[in-house]
Amino acid sequence: MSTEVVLSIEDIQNEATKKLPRFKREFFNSGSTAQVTVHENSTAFAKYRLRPRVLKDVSKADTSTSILGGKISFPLCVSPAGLQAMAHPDGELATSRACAKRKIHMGVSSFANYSVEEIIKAGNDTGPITHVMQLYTMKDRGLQTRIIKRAEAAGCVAIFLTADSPVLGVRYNEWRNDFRTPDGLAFPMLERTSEMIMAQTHDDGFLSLTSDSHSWADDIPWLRSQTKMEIWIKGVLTAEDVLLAREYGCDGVVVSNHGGRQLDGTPATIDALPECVAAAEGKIRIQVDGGIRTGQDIFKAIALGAECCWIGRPAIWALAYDGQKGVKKALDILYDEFRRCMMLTGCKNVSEISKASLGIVRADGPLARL
Ligand SMILES: Cc1cc2nc3c(=O)[nH]c(=O)nc-3n(C[C@H](O)[C@H](O)[C@H](O)COP(=O)(O)O)c2cc1C
Ligand SMILES: O=C(O)C(=O)c1ccccc1
Repeated sequence: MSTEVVLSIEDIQNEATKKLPRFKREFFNSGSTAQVTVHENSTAFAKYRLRPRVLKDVSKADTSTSILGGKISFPLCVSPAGLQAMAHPDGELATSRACAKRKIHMGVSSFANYSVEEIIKAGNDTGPITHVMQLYTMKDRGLQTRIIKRAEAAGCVAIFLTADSPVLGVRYNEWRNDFRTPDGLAFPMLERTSEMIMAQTHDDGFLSLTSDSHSWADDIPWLRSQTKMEIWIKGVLTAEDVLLAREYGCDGVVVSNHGGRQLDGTPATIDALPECVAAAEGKIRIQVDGGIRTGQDIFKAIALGAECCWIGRPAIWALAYDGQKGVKKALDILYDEFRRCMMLTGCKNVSEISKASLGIVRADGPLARL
């Protein structure tokens, strides 16, 4: 009898590995150049230890929180990631339905294989759900405007402007495998046909659309003039850029290194988070993505001052494993781990998670308080 049981995000990744051909798996999983940052993103959590408080009544522990104007069942959302139909034919539709079932928000990539209208409808047909639209700075402001207007009309509450990608990172896997979008997949937000896309490598296709002449002064006031949605900057890693986001009136930043796919050698996001939270001084909201693989990782990020976390690859692995059911399973695993972590540390609600909940292991010393 088979006793195959999928219990963790690691198990889901292993299942995805069995299903995905190499060129897809490497595209999804890889970071850039030496893979330092993609590796550190998930391993850097390990230096923190949890400081549980015991004998607290956690029978009514409440994992919910409110972000981006809406309540979610726990402080996690699904990051905008392109090409989800390469993991499963239902792609972003399946992700949206699973997010609606688990009652969390979802980011829609500009490189999604379904349109923002279809993705929002799929989610809303399942249950109320909030989406944000990810946007790159682009050469064609007309196209950018059309994406923004469509997202706003469809019901998105925020633009997440990805700021870390004037050019793609150095991705050996894409070059070795001559990575191209598989036949038949569309990018409806970008108004490109499958044939046009197939004719280009990922690198050339990306470059033909996105802009490397972007700047705070040119792009943020322009974006503000185009939409009433919230404006968030995705891909911030320094206090300096948090201060600029404040100066330009942005609503929030996502501390992110693009899952280690852009500039290798940047810090793990959990290590960049504290300086960003300090620079925010509570005046701008801070969220984080990168390397989150367990409920405890979410707990640690919240303890270090993020109001919410996002996951990229775990949702993609889950899609490849079992479509909508797979993504729901991944989200349920993270929800259950996070809830138990809260209860076992004695936290009755998300606002009780604080620096006091963590310690840090330093060489040869006792556990240090933060
Ligand atoms: C396959 C893949 C596609 C992605 N596509 C986008 C994208 O279109 N826009 C974007 O801003 N970020 C994109 N990202 C980055 C994610 O939004 C997120 O920052 C990252 O995946 C988080 O790290 P994690 O995968 O370790 O959770 C992508 C990531 C992956 C793995
Ligand atoms: O590969 C990426 O990291 C990314 O941002 C992207 C962009 C376009 C399509 C698919 C992924």
